[in-house]
Amino acid sequence: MTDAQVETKQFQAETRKVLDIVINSLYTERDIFVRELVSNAADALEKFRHQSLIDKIEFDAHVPLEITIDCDDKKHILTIADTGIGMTREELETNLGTIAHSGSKHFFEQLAEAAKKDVNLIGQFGVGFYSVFMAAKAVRVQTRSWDGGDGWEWASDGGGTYTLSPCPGLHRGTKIIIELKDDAHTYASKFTIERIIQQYSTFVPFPVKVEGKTVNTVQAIWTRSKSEITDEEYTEFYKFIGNAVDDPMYRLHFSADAPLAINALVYVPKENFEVLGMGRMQPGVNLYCQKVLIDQHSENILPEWLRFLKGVVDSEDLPLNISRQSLQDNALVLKLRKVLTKRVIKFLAEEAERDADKYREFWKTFGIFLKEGVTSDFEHRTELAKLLRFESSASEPGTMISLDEYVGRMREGQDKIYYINGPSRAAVEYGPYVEMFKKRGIEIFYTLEPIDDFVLNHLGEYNGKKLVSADRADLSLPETTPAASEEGAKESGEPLAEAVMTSLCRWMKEVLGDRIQEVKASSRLVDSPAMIVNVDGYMTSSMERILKASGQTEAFGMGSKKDMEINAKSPLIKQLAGLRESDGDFARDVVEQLYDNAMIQAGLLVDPMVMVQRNYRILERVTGKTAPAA
Ligand SMILES: Nc1ncnc2c1ncn2[C@@H]1O[C@H](COP(=O)(O)OP(=O)(O)OP(=O)(O)O)[C@@H](O)[C@H]1O
Repeated sequence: MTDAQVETKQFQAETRKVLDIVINSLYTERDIFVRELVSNAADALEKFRHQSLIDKIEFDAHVPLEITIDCDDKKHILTIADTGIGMTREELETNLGTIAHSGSKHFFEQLAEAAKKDVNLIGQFGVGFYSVFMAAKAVRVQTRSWDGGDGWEWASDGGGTYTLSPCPGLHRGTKIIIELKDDAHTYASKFTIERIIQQYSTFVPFPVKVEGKTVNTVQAIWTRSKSEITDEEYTEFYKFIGNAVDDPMYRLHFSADAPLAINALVYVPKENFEVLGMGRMQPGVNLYCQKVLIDQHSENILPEWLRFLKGVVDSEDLPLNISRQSLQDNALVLKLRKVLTKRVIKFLAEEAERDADKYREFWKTFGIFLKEGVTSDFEHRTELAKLLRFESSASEPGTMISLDEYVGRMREGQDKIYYINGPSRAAVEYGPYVEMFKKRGIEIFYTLEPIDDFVLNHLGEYNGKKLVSADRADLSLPETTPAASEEGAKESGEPLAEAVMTSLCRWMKEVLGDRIQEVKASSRLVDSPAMIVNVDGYMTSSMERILKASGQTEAFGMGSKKDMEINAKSPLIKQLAGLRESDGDFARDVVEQLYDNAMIQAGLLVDPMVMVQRNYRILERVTGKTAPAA
């Protein structure tokens, strides 16, 4: 080959950064680079198998589908070759010169962070191939595509550049020739490689030959009967399919013949990588037909909100030569998706019943996905609602209960399910919204995540009972028993007369202007002097909190409209009625402060500077430094 044929290229900037992380921070668990390369080889073989079902392939049609590994422990060279789909020159350049993800600074920071924490996490970022530089001084990738075009060689030492040059005489597939670093010579030992294959790649569905000997057992575990499979085998398979090192939290292995022939083996992992800050997960379940991979990380086989599951679904009813594009609207695939989703939901409901504590752990980690399901998957919304868990006024702090439990102990005459959103249990319990619930002994859900309000709003009702937020303006609670209300009246003393209240409300509305739609006498405040409530049809306080936090204020064109309720029995309100007459300016300050306090209790923002100034005025007044206005 002449020098003129060798082209030197720069890695994309992001790729260089990834290489830098791989080379400099990932020293532990080096073994995984072998797993990454073997799994790339297996993917390439799967892709070829799939292609050959769709197209009639002439070139190298009879080359067997396999992975061969050679170890040269004299020259310290490890070679991993497959007879898979291969790569064209353009594919080589895109696949091994750039990173598929849109590279942002944040992404690389996350990657570096993940690399420090747990080397297994790098698989989640798709830096698979580059992990070879943990052990390699120099790497050559020789490849020829299934279409029979020219062969090419990619070579790099993991620095800033790589070369591309023609490579004649290759068969279909890819060969990776790795010159090992001085401290990584062990990877040219047949024993090391055999051990790693046994550990990580036993389930690769093609023969893996080390020095001519097949070292893996090629099997499709999901087609075997449950009673024949040990827990260890299940866990090993999970690690293989999920690229994981932990044990799964749950596993579901089931077969069905009607309405479709299905063999499915799916797992719930222990960790939620999205919560760990690693961006959106890709779906983790692969679709097979008669043990042939049809769609890896399938987006079609389960709804998006179930993307945290890992595993395999095999249905022999699907046509083998179905193309990936046509999966999306294939009637059989849609049916399969329906059956699977229902089965997974049923499984989770059974697990919740069987071991409630374990289910709570699951809920803490993956509940967010089920909430996403409630808001996005209309078809399964009602079934999914059974799986929701929240704290409530009747639950122990930190313990969550189901909607069924709530409904099971609803009071006579109660036909609604109540909830209130807040930043913490303490904030909710000391807030004004739950006072009447406590007094009347009506249970109320405490929804402590900002998104919860949105979820319950979407759900709308459960078991025919409306779900109602306690900060709504038009809330009417079931009547209390006469004994309870008498006791309440005794505690709080005489309320302000109705006429005084009406006039006070009107005046307070004048003071507050457009910030409030109406000031009203409250029928449900017990101790607190005032609270902010949401007018039906407008944005709720928790929606407003979410939008403000994300920098959007005028979303959905809904705007926000609030009422303020005041408590006619509260000493502060009673005194305010008098103060209004004797010291109007001071009374105005008190109204403003009442409003700000109520806003804060609703979790909404107020202007801190204005509030602090006013607060000082009030303090000066009560400490007697300012004489009352004449
Ligand atoms: N042996 C191979 N044969 C054909 N193509 C390959 C081979 N190895 C890698 N590739 C191509 O290079 C791409 C990049 O590989 P890399 O391992 O970095 O990421 P990935 O396989 O897409 O993601 P991950 O390893 O995280 O699953 C692959 O998607 C594939 O297209």
